[in-house]
Amino acid sequence: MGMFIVLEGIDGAGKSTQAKMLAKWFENKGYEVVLTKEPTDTAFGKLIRRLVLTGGKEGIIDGARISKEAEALLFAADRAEHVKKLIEPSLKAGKVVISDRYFYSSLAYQWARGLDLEWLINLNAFAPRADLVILLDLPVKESIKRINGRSIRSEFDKIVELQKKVRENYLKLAEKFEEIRIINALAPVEDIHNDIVALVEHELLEKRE
Ligand SMILES: Nc1ncnc2c1ncn2[C@@H]1O[C@H](COP(=O)(O)OP(=O)(O)OP(=O)(O)O)[C@@H](O)[C@H]1O
Ligand SMILES: Cc1cn([C@H]2C[C@H](O)[C@@H](COP(=O)(O)O)O2)c(=O)[nH]c1=O
Repeated sequence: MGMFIVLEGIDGAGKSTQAKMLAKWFENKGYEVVLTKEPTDTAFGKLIRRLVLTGGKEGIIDGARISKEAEALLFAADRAEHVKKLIEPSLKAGKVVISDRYFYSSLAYQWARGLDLEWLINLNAFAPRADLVILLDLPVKESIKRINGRSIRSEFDKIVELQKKVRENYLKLAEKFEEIRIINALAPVEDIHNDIVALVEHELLEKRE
């Protein structure tokens, strides 16, 4: 059986930067690595980007944005394909799977949007838990600086409020799910990478020896 590692955190926390660095680190050690993300690049992920993430016309049905429930179900459908077609087969083949976001994102974000946490946990119960979740924790002020320019000015306050809730939710989830480990994402890129490697060595590799 392989190893399943997930990177989580608010927008701009540095997940994709660190996921790539970690994948390289494992490859240099001779492991076969699958670097992946959610929403995926499949038709389901593309549908989510069109209906949920771009805020475009297609996400408006009968004059209103699609419901929070429909959003959560779309993320879960994308995840079901991800788990069945890529994550589980790769783990069975002994590979290291590194995912930039997974069901923990649904718990943090869709909970912040007002859905019930237990409902979200049940909806995602089909998805196996990761061996290790690296939560890159960053103050919202810093993440906004990093993603500056991605949002339009009129939505700025709403985005800041949502990101604050999402950050709090992740920290609460870290108390509920023992696989979640918090890393300070304010540090320089190389320092964060070293912290992640130390965590992986201690939590995963040493326990397998
Ligand atoms: N430790 C760091 N210090 C300063 N800047 C960083 C750090 N890590 C990443 N960045 C920069 O911040 C920006 C966002 O990083 P990245 O894309 O890795 O974040 P992300 O969490 O994957 O974002 P998103 O969830 O929005 O896709 C990039 O421009 C990246 O170069
Ligand atoms: C998997 C997942 C994602 N989201 C949100 C979180 C982000 O705002 C976007 C994805 O953007 P990225 O730049 O590709 O990280 O989608 C969510 O709300 N729920 C989820 O399950």
